[in-house]
Amino acid sequence: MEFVLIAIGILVVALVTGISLLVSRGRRTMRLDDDAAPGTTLTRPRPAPPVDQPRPTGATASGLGTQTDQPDAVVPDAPPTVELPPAQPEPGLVFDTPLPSAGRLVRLRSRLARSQSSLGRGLLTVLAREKLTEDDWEEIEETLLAADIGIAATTQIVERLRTRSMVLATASGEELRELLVEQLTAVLGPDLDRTLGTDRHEGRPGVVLVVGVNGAGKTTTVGKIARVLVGDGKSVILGAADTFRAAAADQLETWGERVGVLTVRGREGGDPAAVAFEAVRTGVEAEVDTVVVDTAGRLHTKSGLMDELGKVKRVVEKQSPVTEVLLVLDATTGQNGVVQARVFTEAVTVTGVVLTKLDGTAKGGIVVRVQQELGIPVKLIGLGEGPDDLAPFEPRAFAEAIVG
Ligand SMILES: Nc1nc2c(ncn2[C@@H]2O[C@H](COP(=O)(O)OP(=O)(O)OP(=O)(O)O)[C@@H](O)[C@H]2O)c(=O)[nH]1
Repeated sequence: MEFVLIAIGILVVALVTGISLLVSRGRRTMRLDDDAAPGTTLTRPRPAPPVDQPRPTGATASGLGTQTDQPDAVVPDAPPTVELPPAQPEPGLVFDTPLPSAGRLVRLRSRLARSQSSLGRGLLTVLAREKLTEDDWEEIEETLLAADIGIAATTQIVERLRTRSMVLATASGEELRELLVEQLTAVLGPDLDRTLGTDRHEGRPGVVLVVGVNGAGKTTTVGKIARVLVGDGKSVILGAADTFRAAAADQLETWGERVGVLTVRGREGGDPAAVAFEAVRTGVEAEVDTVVVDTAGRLHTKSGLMDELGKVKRVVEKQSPVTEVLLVLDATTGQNGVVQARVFTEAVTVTGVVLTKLDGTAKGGIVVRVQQELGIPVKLIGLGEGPDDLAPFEPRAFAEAIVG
């Protein structure tokens, strides 16, 4: 009996020690930017594994290893076990510390006010007239249509404003402004869920796939998203799965380096799915919060593009579920952008839209059109070329910025 008790005691001690060892290993590799503060030196995720260590793909952790020229390998079902050494601080490296994403749209509202001034001012000027004639209502309609808001939403706004025409006649400037903001907010889908799926899920990193045609601002957006996430205190790894153009991976790497985020890249022309797989595998090992994967948008055929995106998603999901698929659309392309978008929505289940270059178009109504025609919420908007010119989309703040 005594012997049995001693044996149980030893077993309990061994279990507790084992668990605490596991947890402490997790802590060393879990958060990559724990000590993020202005001007601090951050800890890199982890050094690259030795060059002779077998890798499942031709991808490398850029900045930490060398690029290999191996042919694309078959992606394995289960990741090889890699013993992660503790992360080491790299003295002398200073990273940017972006501000948190909350309130960004308010900070960037002047960009919108500038580009959308004709819409807001045009509408307010007409609404302020003493008695609105049919010509005035037509002018309002034309102003809304010119901003690319679409016929359905234009009709809704005009009808609702008409029912208030008695109120309009006596309203003060401030009341008119509020009325317009309300109507614009109503067509911007204020109840749509715009939460970004970036959080860890069942002990694995959140995975964000970013898709869209080249030139839409996809790579730039991936870089900006990394900053948004770092600003919100998350640890991130980037995957440069747009292997068509080496410059795209270089560009992404530069974005990552500025905020101390690792970029996993492959050789030019390599298998994008292999790079995506490697990025997510690295993220799983390093226990980061989010892996953001840039994908290629330029393929010779539509079916080729669909096959490739589908493969990237399938392969990634062997490691961790894809929690968000963001479609990047250039707001200046108007209806063309919506047509392009359909190709992508046929290839993968898009969960959110990023509308870029809204600072460069007077057609802010495209947000409404995209949401209504695609049935997908706009989650982020690009308002400039600066590193922090990307904001979570908030209908009310957007409407307020447009009305000015
Ligand atoms: N004004 C403005 N320019 C933007 C915005 N977003 C991206 N751009 C610019 O758009 C251009 C194209 O951006 P990229 O990120 O290279 O486009 P891409 O779709 O990734 O193209 P590839 O790198 O070839 O995959 C760059 O000059 C960006 O600076 C935005 O919100 N506003």
